[in-house]
Amino acid sequence: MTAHPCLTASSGSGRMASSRLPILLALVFSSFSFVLPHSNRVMWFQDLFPPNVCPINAKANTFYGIMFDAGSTGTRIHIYTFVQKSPESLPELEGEIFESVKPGLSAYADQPEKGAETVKRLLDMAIDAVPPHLWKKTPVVLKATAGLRLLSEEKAQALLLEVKEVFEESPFLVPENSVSIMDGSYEGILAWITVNFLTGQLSGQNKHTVGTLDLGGASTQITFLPRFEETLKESPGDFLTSFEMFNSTYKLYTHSYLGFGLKAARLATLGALNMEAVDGQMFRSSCLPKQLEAEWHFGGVKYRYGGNKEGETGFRPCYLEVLKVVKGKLHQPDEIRGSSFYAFSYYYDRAVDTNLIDYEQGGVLEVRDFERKAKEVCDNMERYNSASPFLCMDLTYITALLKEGFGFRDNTLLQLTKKVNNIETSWTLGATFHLLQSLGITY
Ligand SMILES: O=c1ccn([C@@H]2O[C@H](COP(=O)(O)OP(=O)(O)O)[C@@H](O)[C@H]2O)c(=O)[nH]1
Ligand SMILES: [Ca+2]
Repeated sequence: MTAHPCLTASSGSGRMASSRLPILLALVFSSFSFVLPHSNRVMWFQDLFPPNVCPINAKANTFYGIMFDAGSTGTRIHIYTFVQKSPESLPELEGEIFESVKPGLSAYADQPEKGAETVKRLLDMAIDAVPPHLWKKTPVVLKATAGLRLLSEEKAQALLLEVKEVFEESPFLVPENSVSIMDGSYEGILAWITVNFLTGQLSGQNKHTVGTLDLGGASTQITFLPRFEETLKESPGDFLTSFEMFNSTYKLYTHSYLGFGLKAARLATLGALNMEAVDGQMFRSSCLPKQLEAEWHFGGVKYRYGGNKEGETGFRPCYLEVLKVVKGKLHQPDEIRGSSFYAFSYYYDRAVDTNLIDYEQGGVLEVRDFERKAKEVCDNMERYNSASPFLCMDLTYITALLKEGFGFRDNTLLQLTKKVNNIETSWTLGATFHLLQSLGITY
């Protein structure tokens, strides 16, 4: 983790170095509107802030929101800055400070204090980023996702309690319920709000919203606005959620599949997911290099895994193995087959790892591009042995999840995106809108 660059500034020059949800959720955002960050604003990057984000230059009409994403593979802080230029105008999203640490909180299942310490280290960044006179007005919230959902209630609560203490000891505004495990349905909806807000689909007349696909470590989400009556009729009731935002009502299709994140899928493929005791047992797969034998830690458990020493390896047997994990397990709404979707998180990371897209730019892929890459990697594992030993399994799982899980076509387009206007495409922005609105924080 790097220190906040504002600290190293020589002056104020500004050049700083599963419980199921009820069918209808009333998420009312209508009184809260935000203006998009200007795309022509000076570009700034993770470690370089625009002058008005640093405290020394903070204006009276700047306000902040701090949202923690306690994911299964890491914990991240998002410090959003908003500016209200005049009392009549809507607040504008000005920028975001983002930092992350690994592993995630669930890796500290047996050491909750140590887990909370990782949150404290990130929160110290916010102390530097937010001007002291705004600390008391700046809310801080942490929402945990699938990693904590998979822990026992007791272990998860112990972690959340320690984090709550860290928040209480901080100078920030700690709302009620500031530390919680987020329901998977919110995760999808809030990410959908973020992406559609950042791409300008929630404002103006010509709204053409885009669906979103998030592939985390332990769970995966699909969310879109159905266009056809059929989809509404044929979807299970708890896959549909209504909410009001920016003076419009949206009825979204969303579902979070727990245990279908990339890392949980590795365990499922190996036959090790949800096992009571793994006891040094060796889990083998045709998706791994033949001679491989190694150990892997996930969710506080150690797994031994390896290749099929004697048997088959390669794309074909691997696909059959992975198919068992997804086939018939997911709902397939007909209307998505031909639609394009925004995809991020591990879809993005694995596409970058295999040069399908550029890390900075992202790009547009077809579903079949993942399959082509999976074949290339799985059938030539010896050539890819410097990359993760799971690369073949991961790409094959992504292919199977998209095709056999959700039912996408080979030519369905995926817009791989990490940031829009330099803001992370994460559920955290949608969650911050909701938070600020619920607290009535605008000027
Ligand atoms: O702000 C973020 C948060 C997560 N990720 C990606 O999300 C995946 C990990 O998912 P996570 O740890 O959030 O697991 P979950 O709890 O969602 O299953 C990895 O690809 C990360 O790179 C990201 O790109 N930006
Ligand atoms: Ca996530």
